[in-house]
Parts: sequence; C-alpha cells; structure tokens
Amino acid sequence: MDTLGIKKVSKHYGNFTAVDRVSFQVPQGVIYGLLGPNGAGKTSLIRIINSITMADEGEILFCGETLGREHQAKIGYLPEERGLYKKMSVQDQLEYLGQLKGLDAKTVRTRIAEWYAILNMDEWGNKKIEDLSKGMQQKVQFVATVLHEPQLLILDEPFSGLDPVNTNLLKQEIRRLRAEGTTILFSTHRMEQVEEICERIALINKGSLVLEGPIADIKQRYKDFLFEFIFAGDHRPDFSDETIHPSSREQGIVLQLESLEQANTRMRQWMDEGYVIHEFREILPSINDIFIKIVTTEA
Ligand SMILES: Nc1ncnc2c1ncn2[C@@H]1O[C@H](COP(=O)(O)OP(=O)(O)OP(=O)(O)O)[C@@H](O)[C@H]1O
Repeated sequence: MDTLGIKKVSKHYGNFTAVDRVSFQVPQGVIYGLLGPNGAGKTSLIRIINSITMADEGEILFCGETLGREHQAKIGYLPEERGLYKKMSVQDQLEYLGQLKGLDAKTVRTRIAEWYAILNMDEWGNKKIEDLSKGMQQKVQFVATVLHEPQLLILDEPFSGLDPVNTNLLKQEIRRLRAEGTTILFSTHRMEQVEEICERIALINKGSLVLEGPIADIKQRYKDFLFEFIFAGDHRPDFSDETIHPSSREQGIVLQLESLEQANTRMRQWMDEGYVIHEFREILPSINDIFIKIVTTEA
C-alpha cells in the first residue's frame, strides 16, 4: 500500500509554474528522499501535502483516499522554518502542540516524558524556548512533530543545527519509526544523508520530476562502468596505452570498460600472466554526482 500518491500535481504562482504535473508514489514504511536544487518546488509540494496550500491541478492520495483536512492528524510536518513560541517553556509548548493534534492531556504528558528520555532532554521541561540553542530547539520541534505518532512524517532538513551525536540519535529514531511502520518523506540538500538513510528518491528540477526510484536502481542506471583493481605488491600490468582514472590506492587503477564481463575477462588474463589481484570493485556514482549531472545538464 502506498502512503502517498502524488498524481499530476501542479502549482502556479501567477504565470510561474512552481510544480509541473509531478507524479510519484511513496510506499508505506520507507524513508523517501525528496530532492532538488534551490527553488525546484519541493516546499511548494510539501505545503500541498500538508494542506497549507492547494494544488491547482492533480490529486494527492493518502493511503488510497483523496487527501483532505481529515488526514492532517495522521501527518507530522517538521518545516525548515521553525515555529516555536519563544516565551513558552518546553513542556508547555509540547503539551499545547500535542493537544492541538488531538491527544488528551495524560497521553501527551506520557509521550513527552518518553521522548525526553529517548533524546536526553530530561532537564529541559522548564526551560524557555528562547533560552535553548538552535540544536536544542530542533530537538523540541522534532518531538512536537512525532508526538501524535503520525503515519506520514515529513522532515525538511531535520538535522540542521544538530551536532554529530544528536544527528546520530535522531537518525536512529527516524529508522526506529520507519521499522515500526511510519512512512518518512525526507527533504534535504545533504546528499550524503540521502545515501545513508533513504531507500527511494524523487528528484525535482524546475518544478518537474526528473528522476524517481530506489537508490540502488538509480545508481545502476547512471553508472559509467568504472572498475577499480588493486594489485598485490609492486607487480602490476603496464597501462600506458589506456585511460586510467585515479585510484584511491597506490597499488590500484581504475579503468572505464564496457561491462562487468569485460572486467572479469581482464582479471582472468592478468591472473594468467601471474599478477595477483588483491581487491576488485565496481565504482558506482554517488547520488551527489547524479544530482549534479542531471541538474547541470538540464540548466
Ligand atoms: N508564494 C509564492 N509566490 C510566488 N512564487 C513562489 C512562492 N513560493 C514559492 N515560489 C517560487 O516557486 C519556486 C519553488 O519554490 P520552493 O520554495 O517550492 O522551492 P524549494 O525546492 O523548496 O527550494 P529550496 O530548496 O531553496 O527551499 C521558486 O522559484 C520560488 O521563488
């Protein structure tokens, strides 16, 4: 079952088309990356999913039903712009936001206490938001987003302002929520985070969907058939007549070939000639490489 079905959704601001007939499905229980350069249309699309604005064309399905305001209680949205009340205490703020999402006072308090323990926030309840650091505020905002246990969690740059320890803590919790069945739509410019935590991605450029699918498939689609061979010892073949790409290792070479079979044939020949291969791997492009390639060629 898909948690989210985006069907030919468009959004115009006057004559300008910010989202142009975008369609993709977000399956239940995956971490799905929504990527795109600045101004691509990601926030416009996320605001439509959150019913903050309306699509001009197209339809959004939530678990197979046409998305309406009644689904908002099943969605948690961590926006890039933080919206906490500076003068309120952490506890009052979270209780207020939890109750706004329809939770009763007792449930809210129990869940807040659980999240304080998980995210090492036990001493924070009485602190005012304005007295917290940026990273601390980010954790409070995250708790506010997940308190009502949404089926769909939309996270816009969730790790901004967090140090490596807190980033890891939050990643761990995001993965745990996913394992429990929550669907996560994750919007970011940080490509290394996308590689690390997303299973599928959609890449939007100038309002249009330009790439969609599982990360592993996309890497296969964009690969350049680069293979790295690492030889044991100093004894290595002569490559003077080939284009050799830099290798990460002194004893290594990287060749661009036509297929995996060709790489295997090469290895067999070298072994017959007495060379010893210590390591062999195919080099796949990073999502960052693919992103830059698509976005710059379409510019
Ligand atoms: N309310 C608005 N009125 C007019 N134009 C807008 C409005 N909101 C967004 N836009 C334009 O729509 C385009 C897409 O903006 P959007 O905020 O959706 O991009 P984004 O992908 O989220 O970018 P970023 O990564 O920089 O946050 C931009 O060109 C932006 O200037």
